[in-house]
Amino acid sequence: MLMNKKNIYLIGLMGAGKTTVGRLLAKSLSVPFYDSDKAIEDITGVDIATIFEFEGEKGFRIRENKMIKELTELEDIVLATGGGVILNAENRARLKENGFVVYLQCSVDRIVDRTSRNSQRPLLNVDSPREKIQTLLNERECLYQSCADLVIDSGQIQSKVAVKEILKEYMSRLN
Ligand SMILES: Nc1ncnc2c1ncn2[C@@H]1O[C@H](COP(=O)(O)OP(=O)(O)OP(=O)(O)O)[C@@H](O)[C@H]1O
Ligand SMILES: O=C(O)C1=C[C@@H](O)[C@@H](O)[C@H](O)C1
Ligand SMILES: [Mg+2]
Repeated sequence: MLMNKKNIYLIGLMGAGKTTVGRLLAKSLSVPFYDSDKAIEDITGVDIATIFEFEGEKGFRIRENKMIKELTELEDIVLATGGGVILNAENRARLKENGFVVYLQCSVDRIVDRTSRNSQRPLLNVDSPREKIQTLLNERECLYQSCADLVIDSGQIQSKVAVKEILKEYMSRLN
């Protein structure tokens, strides 16, 4: 089915490669790259972990919802979203309506591996990050799938290969 949506939005769990792949994609397309987590950090002047500490996950989700509203009003961009963006129905609707949504799917093992090198992710500062990641995936897989125009297995391939696959599918569906 052909589409006239020009934006590309990346969704998926922490460590799936949204920021890495998103940057490369934007560079290939010569369009601006945005990362909703980074945009929230820039506007608040503190990191995501600090927002969780002072406002809880609930406060962060309100900020994330506002930011997604702003970012989905932009045209011709690549956007990497926060891992939990799909929890909010309004976010899901906005993403689906305004962009080509790519779900970067990744196994629990690979995510454990990729997220183990830094502790900047408040939801994973728990005794068993593996269990938490498995729970998040169980809760979210269906929502990621329901939002996605394309699913890419980003766990098994290099970022640049993921970029190539996304571009091929995106180009073939453009009006
Ligand atoms: N395809 C890939 N192959 C190997 N390593 C990768 C790949 N994609 C990302 N990585 C590495 O995995 C780590 C997490 O990637 P990245 O920060 O892009 O994920 P993210 O989806 O943006 O996560 P978050 O939701 O926490 O922001 C980084 O160290 C990155 O270099
Ligand atoms: O998966 C999540 O719920 C999150 C992922 C990160 O990108 C951040 O948005 C935040 O740490 C929450
Ligand atoms: Mg990221």
